[in-house]
Amino acid sequence: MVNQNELKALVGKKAVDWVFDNMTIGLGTGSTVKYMIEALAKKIQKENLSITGIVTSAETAKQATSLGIPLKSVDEVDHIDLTIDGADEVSADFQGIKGGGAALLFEKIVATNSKKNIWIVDQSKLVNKLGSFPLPVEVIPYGSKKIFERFDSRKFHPTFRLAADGSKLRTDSDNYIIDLHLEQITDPFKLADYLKAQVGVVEHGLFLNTVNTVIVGYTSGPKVLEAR
Ligand SMILES: O=C(CO)[C@H](O)[C@H](O)COP(=O)(O)O
Repeated sequence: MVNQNELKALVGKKAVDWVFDNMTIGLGTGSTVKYMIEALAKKIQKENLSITGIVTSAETAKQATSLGIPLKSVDEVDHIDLTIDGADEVSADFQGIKGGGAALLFEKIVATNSKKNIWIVDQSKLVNKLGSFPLPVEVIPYGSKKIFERFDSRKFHPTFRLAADGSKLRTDSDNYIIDLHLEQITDPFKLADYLKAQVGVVEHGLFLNTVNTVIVGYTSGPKVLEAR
């Protein structure tokens, strides 16, 4: 029986098939992306590729640097050819929830500046409707209690995400994350519009119309899904 980490490793390795010489590659965040970055570093070395990585978190920067992948900031490049990232949920129509690793803000900036986006997920991430996974909303600390109360009154079942020491978790941009426990999101586009309109909300984890290629790890092997 193949375990979840093996499925993540499978899709991580498969994703580097889309990487070619002289590309600028957005590097996502998370446990699945970690396998992709390992495979990418090996491919760069083996094939002597010239690749520039654009990271989406301090965590990814640390790993990529340790493996010798050259990095630039999103503002230092004129385009990103491809971004490879994980996801927390992917619906049948290729919409997703991201931000389980609290990196949603940089992930969305990098994704929206990329010519192509690929998500790598194990089969457990595929859902009929988004919402079982708590939807992360990144908010600035000032006024965050007010936003929390507003979400609560709308029955979004909000919780502040906590760090290991019990304090409110801080993102790489020093913001808080409020997770919304929605169970099912009937209209992700309407919800995204509402969240973006709230003063103090920096970004949310609904990644809509972002990808058209998803590599899914099944026990039988990786499967590449392309949006029609
Ligand atoms: O959005 C993310 C981080 O903010 C991750 O891509 C998402 O949480 C998936 O992570 P993992 O591969 O560890 O399951």
